[in-house]
Amino acid sequence: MTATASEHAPGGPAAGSGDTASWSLLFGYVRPYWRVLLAGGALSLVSSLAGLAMPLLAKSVVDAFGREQSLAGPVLALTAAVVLGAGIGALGRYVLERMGEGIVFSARQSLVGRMMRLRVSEVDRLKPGDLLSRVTSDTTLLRAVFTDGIVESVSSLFMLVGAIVMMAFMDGVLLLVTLAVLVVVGGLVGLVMPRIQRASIKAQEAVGEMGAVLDRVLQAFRTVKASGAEEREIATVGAAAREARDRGIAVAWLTSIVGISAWVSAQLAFVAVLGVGGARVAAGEMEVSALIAFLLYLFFLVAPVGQLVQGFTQVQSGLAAVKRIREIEDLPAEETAGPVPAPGTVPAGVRFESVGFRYGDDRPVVHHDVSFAVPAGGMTALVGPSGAGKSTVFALLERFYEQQSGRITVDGRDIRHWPLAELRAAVGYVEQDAPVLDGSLRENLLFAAPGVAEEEVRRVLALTRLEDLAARLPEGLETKVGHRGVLLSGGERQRVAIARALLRRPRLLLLDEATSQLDAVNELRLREVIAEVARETTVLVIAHRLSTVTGADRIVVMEAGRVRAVGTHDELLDGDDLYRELAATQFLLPAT
Ligand SMILES: Nc1ncnc2c1ncn2[C@@H]1O[C@H](COP(=O)(O)OP(=O)(O)OP(=O)(O)O)[C@@H](O)[C@H]1O
Repeated sequence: MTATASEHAPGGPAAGSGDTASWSLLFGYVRPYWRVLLAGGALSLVSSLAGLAMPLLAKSVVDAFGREQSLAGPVLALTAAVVLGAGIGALGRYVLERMGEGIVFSARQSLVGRMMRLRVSEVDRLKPGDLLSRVTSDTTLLRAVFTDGIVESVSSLFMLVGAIVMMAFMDGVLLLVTLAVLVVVGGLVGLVMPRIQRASIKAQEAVGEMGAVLDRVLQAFRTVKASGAEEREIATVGAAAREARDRGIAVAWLTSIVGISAWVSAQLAFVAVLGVGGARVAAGEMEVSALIAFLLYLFFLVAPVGQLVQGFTQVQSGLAAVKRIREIEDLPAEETAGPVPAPGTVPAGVRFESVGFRYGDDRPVVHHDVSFAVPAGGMTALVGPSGAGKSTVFALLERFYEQQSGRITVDGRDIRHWPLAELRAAVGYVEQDAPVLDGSLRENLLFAAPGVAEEEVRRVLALTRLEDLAARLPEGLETKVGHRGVLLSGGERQRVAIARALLRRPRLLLLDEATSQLDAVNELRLREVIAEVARETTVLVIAHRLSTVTGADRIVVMEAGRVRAVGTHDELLDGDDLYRELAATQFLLPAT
């Protein structure tokens, strides 16, 4: 399955749009729990029924009192209704809350699964902090949609209708007074609800933005400190937090308007019913017990109306969250990986045939008609000035992006026709910054090939000159190399990354050499490692130091997105001005 088209870019859907799609996503999350939902809903309804019975039971107590009958029966029935109603209500609440957690879990799982399969080009456009907030914060809003939102609303509606029916049964005139008030509340709620959804989206966006700002600071923590920029960054994060607060206040303002209006209306209704009812009792048109029961129903009405308003508000915030979640779910993703056959051990050859590429329609062209061939086995180097498009060659080979024109083949087969997982299993990739993941050295080494035998690990450790490191670390391979590998030097980090890639037994190793200067010992080691690896697989290395590649089988010189020359070190020194200049500036030649 390949990409689905993006409906809209994250960050900018029209509020209120695509409600149907949001609902269908929401129901997708709740589908596995429909039995629980029904059970929780039924328990809530039973509890509401017990609540509805209470004013009638209270009336029977008053009537029994007035008629000097025994109070035991009615009081017992009232007590039973209270206790059972409360117990069943609490159970229903627990069942629904449990389900809410389940829904949040499903949403998070689905979102993380989607995120991992997003295309690199999509992730480039997103802010990691915002992405994080969608998984952690937006999903929590889904919890309340079904519990406080839908189920409470349905049982409140049930209570409301039940109370109205009972009120009609008691006194039609008083009911009309009550309904007039309810219509006013309903109109107001209908007016404010869409605003609440829009305000909720903005509030969640503000939280996302704050995450993004925080992430930026933490990513460059040392630079922030070294630049003495703490105060400025505190202010930037503070401004984002303030924005989140203001947006949150806007939501609170709207919800409290709705809430207070509902409350005031109920009080008004109460006073009106008391006045009109009192007059009717005085005129002998109504019994006192009926007025008491009516007032109790009115009193009961306040809670469901409040819950209904609260429920609608929860649904609006939930829908706002679903919209932000959907933006990620709708982004183009890579095909899902099936079982990957072992890549084999035969070195692979690569060809670029008239490749044209740019990172986006509005971006400059990075590759103009790039063509070169890398035969299977041995070492090929890519050299050229910064920005020439060397790392982009690797990004295209890994299919992080797709070229707009031309063809790239591995083993003579267009990489677009390779199953993605198979291609990536055949190609080992060592990034320029060679990240070390939080965990032990062993976890880092086995990251790409968890099941590898111990002897293979030892072989690769020897090949990558890491035996000394493993022996030196206090707990050997089990030593935590820490967040971002702070315990390892630049050279060690790079060799760990090479070992990680090699343990997957790639048929082609892409090595983006780090730009940071390695010391002479580490540089020599790296050169030895590359030469040795090139004996068992094809190595394509981006070299920022020509000293690394003087012994390469062939060197491809790139400049401004074009291949300008191909040859060995000696051939290029003779035949290519740019290469000669690069060699001269790197002290491999006396400057001419
Ligand atoms: N993810 C990206 N999105 C947009 N533009 C990019 C991206 N990566 C690289 N570029 C642009 O593409 C051009 C080529 O970059 P590339 O990294 O391929 O060059 P390079 O030759 O490897 O440079 P260096 O030696 O400095 O690593 C540069 O102008 C760069 O700004």
